[in-house]
Amino acid sequence: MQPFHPPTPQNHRLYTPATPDSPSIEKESHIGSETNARQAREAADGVVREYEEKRDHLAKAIESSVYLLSDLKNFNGDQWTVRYPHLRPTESVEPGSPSPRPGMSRRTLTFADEPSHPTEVVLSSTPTARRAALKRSLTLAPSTPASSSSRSPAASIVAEPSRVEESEEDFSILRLDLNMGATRHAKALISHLEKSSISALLDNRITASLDHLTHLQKRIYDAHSRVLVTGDLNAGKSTLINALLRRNEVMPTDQQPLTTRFVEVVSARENEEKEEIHVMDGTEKYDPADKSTYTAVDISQLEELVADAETDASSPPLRVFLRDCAANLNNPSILHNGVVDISLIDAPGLNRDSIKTTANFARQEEIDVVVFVVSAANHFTLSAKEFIWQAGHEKAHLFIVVNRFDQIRDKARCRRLVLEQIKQLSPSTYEDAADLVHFVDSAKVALGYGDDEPEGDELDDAFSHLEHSLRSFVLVNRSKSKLGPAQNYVTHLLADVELLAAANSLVAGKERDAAREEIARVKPVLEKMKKGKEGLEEGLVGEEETVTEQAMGRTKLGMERALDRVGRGELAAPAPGLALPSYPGLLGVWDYAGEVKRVLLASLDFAIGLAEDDARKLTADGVDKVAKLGDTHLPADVERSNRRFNAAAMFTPRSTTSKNVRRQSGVASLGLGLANQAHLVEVNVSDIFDLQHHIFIARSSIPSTSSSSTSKDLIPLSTELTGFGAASLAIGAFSMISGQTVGLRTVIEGLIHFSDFVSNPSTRQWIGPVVGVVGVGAIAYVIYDLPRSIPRNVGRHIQSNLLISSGSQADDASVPFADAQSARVGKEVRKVMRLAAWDLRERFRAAVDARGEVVKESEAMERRAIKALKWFEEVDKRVELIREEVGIKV
Ligand SMILES: Nc1nc2c(ncn2[C@@H]2O[C@H](COP(=O)(O)OP(=O)(O)OP(=O)(O)O)[C@@H](O)[C@H]2O)c(=O)[nH]1
Repeated sequence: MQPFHPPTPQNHRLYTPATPDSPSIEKESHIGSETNARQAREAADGVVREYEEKRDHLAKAIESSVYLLSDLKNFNGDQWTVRYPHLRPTESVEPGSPSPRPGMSRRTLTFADEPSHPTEVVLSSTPTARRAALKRSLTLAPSTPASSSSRSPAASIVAEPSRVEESEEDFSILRLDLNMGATRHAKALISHLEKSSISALLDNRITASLDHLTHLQKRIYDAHSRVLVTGDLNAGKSTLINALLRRNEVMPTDQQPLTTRFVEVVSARENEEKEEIHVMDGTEKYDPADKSTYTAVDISQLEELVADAETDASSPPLRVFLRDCAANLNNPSILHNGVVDISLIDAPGLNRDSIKTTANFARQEEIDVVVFVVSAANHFTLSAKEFIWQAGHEKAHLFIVVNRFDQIRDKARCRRLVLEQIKQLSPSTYEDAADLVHFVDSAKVALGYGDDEPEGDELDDAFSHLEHSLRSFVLVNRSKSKLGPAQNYVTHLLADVELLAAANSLVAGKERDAAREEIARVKPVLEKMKKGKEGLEEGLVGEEETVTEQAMGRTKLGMERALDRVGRGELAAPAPGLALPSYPGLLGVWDYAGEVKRVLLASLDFAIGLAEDDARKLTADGVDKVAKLGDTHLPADVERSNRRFNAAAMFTPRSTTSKNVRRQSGVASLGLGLANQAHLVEVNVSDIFDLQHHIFIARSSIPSTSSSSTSKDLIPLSTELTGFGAASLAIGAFSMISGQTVGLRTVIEGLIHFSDFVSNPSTRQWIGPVVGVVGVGAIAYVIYDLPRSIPRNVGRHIQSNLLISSGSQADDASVPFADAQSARVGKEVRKVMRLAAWDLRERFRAAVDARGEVVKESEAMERRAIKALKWFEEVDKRVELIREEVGIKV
């Protein structure tokens, strides 16, 4: 579609500068030139076409702008938080920094939510449109290291606020001002807001702009145009309106001043083709659809109402609905012509009283054209001059009708004099005098088109020229008053959207690059961690198993050796300060046995403590290895465990916390406290003389029929001192001696022979004393050997007890002591190893999760930024298309 260009002097005669001395003025200024009328009609048709074309293009541009803004509104918040940029001149350009090309300038870009993070950019604005800031784009400025580091940007804003001025790079339509009055203060306030709050504010501005666009759309299609006809008293204003309406004496006319109030003539089409007058009393807002807001009066009463002496210029205007008449192709109705519906407003003649009211009336936005009627005979009165001078400031061009020209004899002189006055009063009107100043005989046209007269031939060419010029003038003025502001609004809106898109594109580009950098940094680490996860798991499990098994094995071996030594009546391990007591003599044998037992058990406790210390060392090594696994598998930036392995805390009863109990190690931390367990410490007779053991030894020396004796069979249970036990003391002692001296087998055999021998009567005489001597000897020997046999007995009993039980009353007695200790130590070691592994696993998992999250977020950010970049690129294209539509050349 071809862009619309405003009418130019080349394609239209309207507003062709012409001076009174020019031939054209000479030619056009007399009445009755048919060529003039035709040319004016053609020009008027051209203006209509161009107006319609421009209006339609503008309507499309507004529609596209509505879509663009709606999309921006949806995009803001839904998919991207639109940032609000602020550009200000770069305060100091470093020497050596590249000087931008013409139309490009270095700027400092900040965002309202981040005023202290400036970015140096190059703003390029199209040179021809720079003043209107029609087209703007931003690119990152080539970096000048010195400039970015040597200056504190925040300080520049705070310390020199006066330098932050409104300039061409500011927003005009989408500006956030918070209704705070001074814009600079508003900016300072905005900078304290969150990104999302600013985005919400922007959203509100967009909504307001959308409303305004809808309003503009309606406005440019509003076909109503109001023409105010004013002038001196009795100048022929009402007569001119009648002539324009082709109605004779519709508007009351008189030789003397008549019109006292404003009368607006509107097409009856707007009142269901009914000719009537709406009279308002000024108390309510007039609404033609609401009969309560006016009084409908018959058209015949118009003169009475117009001439009512009770009313004046300040009375509410009368609204007169008139049917179109006598319209033909050459002269369409002035009120309704398909493009614009004109209402003509007849004003009271100007005088001292009415001049101010009329000037105010003319100032109204809806008044597209002011037609000033002047009597050719009187020229411009003082009131007229004052009004034209004032109106000339409001409306650059005036439409001037010099009436009653028919009554002037020296028309050329009159014309020259009038034009000279216009030149003084309104130079711009004078410049377009050929189209804006008309010398006519309205009375003739008005009367000539009375009801009983034919139309056509009598139409005065000058008046026809006036009509066409007036219609064109109305359209051109509408173009200025209605299309112009709309175009201006869209132009600035597009510039704002473009700046917003450009700044946000920079943000999106930065975010995309930052996201990519983050992904490139974190993703390989994450992949490596994922790959290493299995290795770490294997390492942790293996380490746990190895250390636990090692600790268990070593504990078991250590305990078995300790038990062996105890079984032989020796200390389980050489413990400092621990030794078997010295033998106190026969009388203290019982206490001796008890003391031996305690010492042996204490030495066992010590051995357990040694095993635990050993396990602690193994565990500490294991924990170190786990930490090394962590170093291998965890990225360097992951914080290492600050959990310190406290070896002393191992094997500490759960109920005793570190606060309550001083942690112990080594000798002091005697594992189970065997020496304190009553059932182990208790002394038995068998600890002093172990008859059963001797019987066992004796029995084991006899070939047994049962080869499947179990350890339980072999190991005697501790027995109480019984009568039989006491009786067998001597035999036991004997067998012990013989068992140790000559061997049990020999003793038994000896006993057998001995019984044979006793059955011999000759031997019965000396056997008694012999046996007695031997018995006494044996007993003496037993007593003599007690210091050595008691530790052996006690140790053996402890050993045999612990070979089948854990040593603790609370534990399952069927678990051998060494196994129980090994299991206990293993359990503790495993617990510590598991804790260390769990800690590392958790760290590893958290590190994987955190990196996974970073990658996920960065990828999402990258996608979002790419999408935003594309979206803003698309915005640029759309802005360009709308610009073409609206006919903005950049
Ligand atoms: N010959 C001639 N008489 C005219 C012309 N225009 C107006 N008149 C006459 O001038 C007299 C006044 O005309 P009006 O139209 O009433 O003037 P007006 O400006 O409306 O008067 P007020 O509004 O009352 O100030 C009438 O008798 C008209 O017939 C004209 O162009 N030629």
